[in-house]
Amino acid sequence: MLTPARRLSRAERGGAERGGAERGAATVATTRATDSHRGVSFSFDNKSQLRATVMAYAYLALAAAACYLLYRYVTRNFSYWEQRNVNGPRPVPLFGSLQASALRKRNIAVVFRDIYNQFPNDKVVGMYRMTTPCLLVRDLDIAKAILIKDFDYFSDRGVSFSERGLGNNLFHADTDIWRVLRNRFTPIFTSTKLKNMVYLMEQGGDRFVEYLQGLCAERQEQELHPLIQRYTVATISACAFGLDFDTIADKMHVLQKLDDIIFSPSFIDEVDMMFPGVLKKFNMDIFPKEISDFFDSLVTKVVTQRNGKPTSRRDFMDLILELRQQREIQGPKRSSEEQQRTLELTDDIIAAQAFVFYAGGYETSASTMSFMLYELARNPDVQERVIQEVDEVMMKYDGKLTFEALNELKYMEQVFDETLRLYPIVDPLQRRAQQDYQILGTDVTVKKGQMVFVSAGGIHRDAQYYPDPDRFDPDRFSPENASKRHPCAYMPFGVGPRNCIGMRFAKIQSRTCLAKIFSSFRVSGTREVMQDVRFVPRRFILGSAPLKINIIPRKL
Ligand code: HEM
Repeated sequence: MLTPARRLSRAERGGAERGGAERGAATVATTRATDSHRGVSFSFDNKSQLRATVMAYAYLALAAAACYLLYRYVTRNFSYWEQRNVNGPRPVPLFGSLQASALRKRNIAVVFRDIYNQFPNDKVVGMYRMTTPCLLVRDLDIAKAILIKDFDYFSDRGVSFSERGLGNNLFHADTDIWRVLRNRFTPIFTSTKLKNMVYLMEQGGDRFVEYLQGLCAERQEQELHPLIQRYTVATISACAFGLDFDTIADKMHVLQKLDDIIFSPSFIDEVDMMFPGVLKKFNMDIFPKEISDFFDSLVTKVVTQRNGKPTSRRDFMDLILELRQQREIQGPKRSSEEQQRTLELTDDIIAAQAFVFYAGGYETSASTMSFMLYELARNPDVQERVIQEVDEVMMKYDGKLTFEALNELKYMEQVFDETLRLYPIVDPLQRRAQQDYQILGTDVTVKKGQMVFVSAGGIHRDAQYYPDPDRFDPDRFSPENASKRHPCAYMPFGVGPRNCIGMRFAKIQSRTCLAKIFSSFRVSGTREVMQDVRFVPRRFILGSAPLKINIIPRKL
């Protein structure tokens, strides 16, 4: 197609083709024509330019309107707390109060702790998880009411996702399924059952010390967290699945990969914050299929190896196989009218619990022990008291770490408690309201479906409960000092019916490992250890950025 400019040059050419005498006039005529054409062409160009400009403005206006609508949409709830006279941090469009954690700049526990600190005079703080209003509870009596006394209003954790695959696990499940699971799995974690597993942990501890001896003969400076993970992965694998320690050494790289997937949050969590319940509604998984495949095949293998029946190992798998023989498990019967909920104990349900015991069982303990060794390296006087206690107990029990021996490591228990005060690994605690609920001593109502948070980290470092809160001082947990405290002033394992089911296991596992380590080694700080710890932002739970300590053989 010819453009106007192109047509114009044809007219010019027509003029130019006329001969001799006409040429001068023709030239003038052509020039005029050209000028007049140029005039036409100008006005034609102006029109199309005008159209283009109008279109550009229209697009701009549309984009601005879309941005405005989007802005209105992602900030639509941001006056929610102001209208109810509840103080809180100024929300950021789209991210609400969680910009730093959503952009993976800070760990979520640290973000909640900072918000806790910003409002020292408020009992509750109004926040937004992305675009959705939620409440942070600062007051201990309110926390107690929500987590313990009025638990029935808050029995969901609000993290449920698809009920397929690993979804029906104890940590993520909503109340109806959770009640049945908790009812049947609690007896697996009693002291008597755990006592039977101490021998597995002790074996793991011995292997670990041998491994450390080999390592330290080459180099004393060691990276802390992966080292301890080796022990916790080995013990949980032995206690949960009956895997033996040599098999695990070969599988460390696979388990490391699983670790990255399980504990690195994907942005699907933020989507669920913006549209609460969307994951469950659309049956979406939060873990990739390779994780469920791994646990499915592990459970199938162990069940087959044991012919579907408990053995003499007395590990978690044996206890679950005992339950499996009943085929169905029941929830608690809470009143004569209430129908007792039952759940078929399928291999999927077993795999989901195996997964949560595994995931809960190694990483939380590994992080706790890493922080503990870090603090002991920085506080040599505390370390001396720990070593002295370990030596005394070991001597009393002829070098055998029995359940009774572990129970006598009282000072070590204080060190463990003080470590989790400073570094609560699973933080914040969270619950979802089952019904509208008026917050104790306030005129604030939490609406059905809204989330409520408690920042253990904020409370644990609050000077009104712990004077000089950043100082590491295990004497805060002497029996006299601990008994004076409010039940919600210390919550590293949560509190109430939905607290950590694995608390006793974690305590035994950590004590065994540390008693073994300090029987043979001391720890001392590297330059990094003398600095304050930095937390990994891209992790669900609280973990330190890589840290090295020196592990020095003791001269016995
Ligand atoms: C030092 C180690 C550990 C810490 C700090 C820890 C902390 C926690 C916390 C804070 C909760 C949430 C409690 C609440 O919402 O009130 C929790 C729940 C849970 N933990 Fe642990 N945990 C540890 C070790 C373990 C171990 C060893 C296991 C399993 C063998 C485990 C399995 C679970 C499970 C299944 C839940 C969900 C309980 C429920 O909803 O009924 N944890 N843990």
